[in-house]
Amino acid sequence: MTKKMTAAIIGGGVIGGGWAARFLLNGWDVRIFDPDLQAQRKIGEVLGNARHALPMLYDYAMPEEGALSFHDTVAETVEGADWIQESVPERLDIKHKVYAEIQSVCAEDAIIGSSTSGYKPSELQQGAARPGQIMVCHPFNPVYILPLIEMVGTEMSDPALLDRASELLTSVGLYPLRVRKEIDAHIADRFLEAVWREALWLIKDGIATTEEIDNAIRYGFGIRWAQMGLFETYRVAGGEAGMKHFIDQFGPCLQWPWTKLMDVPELTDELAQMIADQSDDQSGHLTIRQLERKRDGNLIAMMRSLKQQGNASGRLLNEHEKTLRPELQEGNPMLSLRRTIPVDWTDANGHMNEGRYGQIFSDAAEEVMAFVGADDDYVANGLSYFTVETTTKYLAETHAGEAVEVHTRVTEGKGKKLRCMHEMRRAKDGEILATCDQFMLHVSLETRRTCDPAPEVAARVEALAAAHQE
Ligand SMILES: NC(=O)C1=CN([C@@H]2O[C@H](COP(=O)(O)OP(=O)(O)OC[C@H]3O[C@@H](n4cnc5c(N)ncnc54)[C@H](O)[C@@H]3O)[C@@H](O)[C@H]2O)C=CC1
Ligand SMILES: C[N+](C)(C)CC(=O)CC(=O)[O-]
Repeated sequence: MTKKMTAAIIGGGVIGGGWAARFLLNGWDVRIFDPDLQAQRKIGEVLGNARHALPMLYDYAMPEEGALSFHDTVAETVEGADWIQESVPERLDIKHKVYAEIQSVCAEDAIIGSSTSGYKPSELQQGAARPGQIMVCHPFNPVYILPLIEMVGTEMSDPALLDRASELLTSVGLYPLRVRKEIDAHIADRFLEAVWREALWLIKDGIATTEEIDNAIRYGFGIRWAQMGLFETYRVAGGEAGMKHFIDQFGPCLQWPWTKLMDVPELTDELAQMIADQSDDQSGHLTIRQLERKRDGNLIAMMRSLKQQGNASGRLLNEHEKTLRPELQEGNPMLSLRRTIPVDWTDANGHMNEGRYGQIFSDAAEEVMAFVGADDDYVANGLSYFTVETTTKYLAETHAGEAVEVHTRVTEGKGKKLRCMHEMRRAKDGEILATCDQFMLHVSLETRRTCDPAPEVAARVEALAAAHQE
């Protein structure tokens, strides 16, 4: 049995709440300390969003949620915890004070990660009892969906602890990017700051509004960056001549310069008010929670497309998903699938589109095939089952974010024939949402014609059909 992991979250604001959700929904127990009297309510709302969003990323159910608890002291929160994530305000004095409290109690081999956006790990480690235990683990909002964690240590850091931290982050679906050398604001926030600085100038100089700037990003290079980043995108932009040609052609522009470089526009009250007013015009009709839901749905849908392509963050999702795939257990019926309906499966009627029922029952059938030995290797060796007939009954609606289960009985299993009766149920109340009578025939992928299954597969299919008649 694998050890139950515990995370201690110190500071449960926007980022601490996101970390809590990430760990909790991956089955860890989570303890939280935050002196804010509103912390429980705020974290409850972040968790509500995360519970709706994160499971939609995957095609299998996530682990059972861990236990969540709130504590009155740092000491009680961190005692015995495997991972301690500090997400208090971006002030070095507060962070140092918190580390002193944490290290007076926590295990010496516990990981202390800091969410700091800008401080170098050597600054965080100053004056600490065990400096090597503290490392930067800088996340991106929303932490429960975006996988990047910039990990930064110093020469004081224990390499084994850094490696363990990487492994644990990976196990909860995150992408630890090990930053080679400490630097203010790590890697990504340096870009974000540069872009933000330019955007402030464009507003101050009356060139563009907040909405026009957002449009310039989201209709163009923002989409590109999500799948290829900067350098791969520019390699392609160099045409057949590639990166070298691109640099020769556009490198000189850097000298002109198009940008204001390190100049920062003075954030006068007038400029700040202008930006706030433009932002209100743009999005003031939605609450922050509504905007978060919209953002989460968009992120999930984009990342699921990358998952289907197996690229960028989608590749990471596919890797993590392998750890979520359960072994199908015997039973009558068998629990052949557990998953959450993703946001990109709904239609104009506001419910799951009928085409997606076919996908779910097909996925359930693949689990049954794997169970009888017609697994990926079997198919790779040229034998498989094809569906030749289905009868689906749509009995109740299901919506994005709803957890469903498929229960399957093998109603016929002899020779080339394999027939399954699937029932799709809502996980929370067991209501039957749809049924599917699916008839499959065994085929050779070489001749594309029916043929007898391998004897061991035929025997398992027959045994399963017999067991499911009882
Ligand atoms: N908001 C963002 O977009 C990102 C922020 N970060 C970093 O995460 C950290 C936290 O930032 P946010 O969550 O945005 O701030 P926040 O203001 O939303 O949350 C900070 C929380 O810390 C609590 N707090 C204050 N003193 C504390 C103490 N002594 N012990 C425990 N809790 C205490 C506050 O009550 C508050 O709930 C910062 O270091 C920030 O740079 C990192 C990535 C993104
Ligand atoms: C604005 N910020 C510097 C706090 C942003 C980050 O640190 C990362 C993010 O989520 O954009």
